[in-house]
This record gives sequence, C-alpha cells and structure tokens, in this order.
Amino acid sequence: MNIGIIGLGSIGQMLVKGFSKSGVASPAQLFVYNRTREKSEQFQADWPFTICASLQDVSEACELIFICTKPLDLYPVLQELAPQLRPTQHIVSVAAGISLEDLTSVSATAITKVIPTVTSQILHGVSLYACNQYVSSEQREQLLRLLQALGKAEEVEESVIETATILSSSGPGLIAGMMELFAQAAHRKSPELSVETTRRLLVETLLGTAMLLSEEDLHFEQLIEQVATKGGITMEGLNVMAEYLPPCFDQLFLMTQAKHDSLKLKTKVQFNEN
Ligand SMILES: NC(=O)c1ccc[n+]([C@@H]2O[C@H](COP(=O)([O-])OP(=O)(O)OC[C@H]3O[C@@H](n4cnc5c(N)ncnc54)[C@H](OP(=O)(O)O)[C@@H]3O)[C@@H](O)[C@H]2O)c1
Ligand code: PRO
Repeated sequence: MNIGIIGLGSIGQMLVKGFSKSGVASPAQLFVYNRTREKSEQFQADWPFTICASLQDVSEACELIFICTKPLDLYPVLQELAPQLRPTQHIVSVAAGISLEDLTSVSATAITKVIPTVTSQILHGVSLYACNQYVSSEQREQLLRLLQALGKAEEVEESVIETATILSSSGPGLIAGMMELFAQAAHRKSPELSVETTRRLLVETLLGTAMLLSEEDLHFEQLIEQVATKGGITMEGLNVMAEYLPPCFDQLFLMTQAKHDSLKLKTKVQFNEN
C-alpha cells in the first residue's frame, strides 16, 4: 500500500524515518508533498521517497494519507483533497486539537486522528489514535501495523486524547525541559560541574531509568523504593518534589488544556465558516 505524507516538518520527517527504519514501508511506497519543495529534496537525500508536486499527486498515488501540517494549515489541505477522495482511501490527521467530528464534516470518509511522538523516529514511544465511523476494520488494521512499527499504538477516546497527548506526545519535550532545569540547578550548586557534564549524567540516567522500568516491568513506586534508602538522601529530594511539583503539574495541565481549547476554537471557525 502506498503511503502519502503531506507536510514534512518534525512529524512528517519522523514518519518517513520511522517507516523506513522499521522496514514497514519501502521507499517506493512513500509519497511526500511539502509546501516548500526544497525541504523535501534535502531530506530525500538521506531518506528516499517520491516527491509529489501537488496534493492531487499524493491523492492519486496513495490509499493512506497522513496530513502533517500545523493545525491551522490543515483545513485548506483537507478541503482540496475531499472532492477527489476515493471510497477506499483513508485520511490520517496528526493535528492536535482538531476533532474527528470537524474533520468528518469536510469529508464523510475514513478519517483517523493520530497523535504521534517524535521519539518514534527511533521506533519507541506511543502513538495515540481514534477512528471515525467510516474506517473499516481492514483500514484500521493496516494503520495499526504502521503505528506499531513506530513503537506502541494506543486507541483512546477523544474525550481523553488531549490529556494523554501531554504525556505521550508533549512528553519528550516536557521531560527534556525538566531535565534542563535539573541540570542547571546542579550546575548552580556546584559550578565546577559544567552544564554539559550535568546534562550528560542526566541523559545516561534517563536512559537507564527508562530501560530498568521497562525491562523489569517496575512501577514508579517500586523503583523509588529501590533507590531511596530509608532515612537516606534521595527521600529528602522526593519530599521536596512531593511538596512543590503537584501544583506545578496541575498548572501545566490547566495551561496546555487552555491552549488545546483555544486551538480548537480557531480551527472550528475555519471548519464551520466553510
Ligand atoms: N511535533 C510534535 O511532536 C507533534 C506531536 C503530535 C502532533 N503534532 C501535530 O503534527 C502537526 C505538524 O507539527 P510539526 O511539529 O511537524 O510542524 P512543522 O515542523 O511546522 O511542520 C509543518 C509542515 O507542514 C508543511 N505545510 C504547511 N502547509 C502545507 C501545505 N498546504 N501543503 C503541504 N505542506 C504544508 C510545512 O511546510 P514548509 O516547509 O513550507 O514550512 C512544514 O514542513 C501539527 O498539526 C501538530 O499538532 C506534532
Ligand atoms: N507537539 C504538538 C504541540 O506542541 C502537539 C503535541 C506535541 O502543539
């Protein structure tokens, strides 16, 4: 099956890399259209695929089409594709904050919302997905096979997809942001430890922590018990986090939900106006 990718930014590139690295799709099966053609040409040098000259070219060549533009750039793409879609085609939107209902209002065809993650470029991480009523079981299985090649795939209700997005998709950026603050605090305390060193220590620690949790199938609490010696040092750090971090995370969910909501309002205007 040929796979179309519209928009070759972070997520479009991740999909090309992930599908190619995993071998789930051959270069001959990948068709890419990006607004700025040079970006496709540069990327194609390392990750081969066919460059399409238009949305129509993608639509003619592909049964499954991922739209990977930013949310506010999605509507015009879907609107142009809709009249030429064949009944067997399956559209995937990766846009955060655009509902299946709005997407389906433009085209009453098979559409799935996928929230991918940049970590899938190394075939790890979780893709969230929710399908509309027109997606057949065969189309769902084909998509699932691709998503599972990128790591794990988890079907979620749309009502919780935005909260889950913060964990699985914003997660890599948020974790990197937390680690940077952690690294800088260590450097402030001991300036003779360079920030580069504190970052390096944390990257190896992150890797070891994730692998240990996964390989030993540990809950966070079980790992904490292994690390925090009773009456020892780590417990002091955990106590500080228990005091200060819950309001920080509550605020984080509040603000990211507010952003999701404002994005939904803006995109809804596009969908309803037309
Ligand atoms: N980044 C993430 O971790 C992440 C995770 C989950 C979901 N998402 C969703 O993924 C989508 C893309 O995010 P991103 O971070 O990959 O954005 P991005 O890096 O800004 O990439 C967007 C790409 O879309 C292209 N584009 C815009 N309009 C187009 C059109 N009409 N036809 C073809 N290509 C077009 C842009 O081309 P130019 O080269 O001309 O700018 C650009 O390469 C968003 O909807 C976002 O909500 C992102
Ligand atoms: N990246 C996208 C954003 O920040 C969606 C989740 C992860 O908007």
